[in-house]
Amino acid sequence: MTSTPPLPLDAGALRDWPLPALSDDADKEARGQLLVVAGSREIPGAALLAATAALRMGAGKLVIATGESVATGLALAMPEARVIGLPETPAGGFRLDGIERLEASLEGANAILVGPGMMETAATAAFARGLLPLLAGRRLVLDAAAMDAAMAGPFPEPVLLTPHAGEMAHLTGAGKQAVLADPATAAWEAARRWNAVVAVKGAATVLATPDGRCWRHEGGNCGLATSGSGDTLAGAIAGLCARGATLEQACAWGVVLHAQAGDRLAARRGAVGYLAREIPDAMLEALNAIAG
Ligand SMILES: NC(=O)C1=CN([C@@H]2O[C@H](COP(=O)(O)OP(=O)(O)OC[C@H]3O[C@@H](n4cnc5c(N)ncnc54)[C@H](OP(=O)(O)O)[C@@H]3O)[C@@H](O)[C@H]2O)[C@@H](O)CC1
Ligand SMILES: Nc1ncnc2c1ncn2[C@@H]1O[C@H](COP(=O)(O)OP(=O)(O)O)[C@@H](O)[C@H]1O
Repeated sequence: MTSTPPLPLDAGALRDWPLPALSDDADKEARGQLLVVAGSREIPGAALLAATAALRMGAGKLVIATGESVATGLALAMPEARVIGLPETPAGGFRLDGIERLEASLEGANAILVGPGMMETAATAAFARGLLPLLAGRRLVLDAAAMDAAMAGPFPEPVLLTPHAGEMAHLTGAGKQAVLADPATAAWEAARRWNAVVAVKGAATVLATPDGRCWRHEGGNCGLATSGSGDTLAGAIAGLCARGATLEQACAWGVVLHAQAGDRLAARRGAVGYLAREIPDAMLEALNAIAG
């Protein structure tokens, strides 16, 4: 069991937890700089989805690092980003020596997202682990294959992990049914064990912090259960981190806005069939409705 029952997470809770204010004279650096390490030769679009969501949440400056084989295509599809090509392993992961190419971008970054659409789990986890000594207080969001970095032991400083029940089962060795039966305990135990903020995603999403705080959100609809939906959530959370939100605050806002975006899209297009690429625009509408 969790230490305390999860607190309810909804739009009302967010109004009591306002995002850091942006000054009217902020330039793009002050608006927040984000490095997104994502995409791969079979799934380049994951980087596009995550990066779009980050910009819709107000991040000011964006660098995407992706596989060399798809970097040019991605740069053309995302003119708002600087795109860096990373050397790839034969199986489509990113080689560890590619981290050197990120040094200049890391310097300016407030937040880093690693994982959406990355191939070859072992190489991806090693890449994420290789970034840890360079964090120096920058907020790190790990999603998809990059979450396997947790298997090497606790993080030296808290990072954010966003597993769905299947990924949580894979990471802990528990069964997926056990995670689904009690996601709060799964999130809370993982948060403590890995020194991470952990959001176990699903029809209900539970968020836990290493110091034992826990929230549960119910909302959205099954139209959100669609390829690439999680990439938009991870990108939005990272964008909010770049703007200055803490890991747990960005995650709480991201989860609620993502669900509300699903409800806005379902009202316009029907319960299922809307696309992940439509979620970021609807998240911005939801953000403006809550935050003004
Ligand atoms: N068409 C695509 O593929 C697209 C993919 N995209 C992006 O690619 C990334 C990977 O997505 P995906 O869909 O390939 O991996 P997904 O199913 O999340 O599994 C991840 C891992 O979880 C585990 N696991 C999963 N189910 C389980 C279960 N029932 N019970 C237990 N374990 C289970 C399983 O680990 P294993 O058990 O195999 O070790 C698996 O390896 C992600 O960023 C996604 O958004 C999009 O950008 C668009 C198109
Ligand atoms: N039935 C549902 N009701 C509400 N939200 C859902 C439902 N199913 C999935 N979601 C949300 O959709 C997102 C799916 O993310 P994920 O499983 O990582 O997708 P993908 O890997 O395809 O991008 C999560 O944020 C999850 O909470």
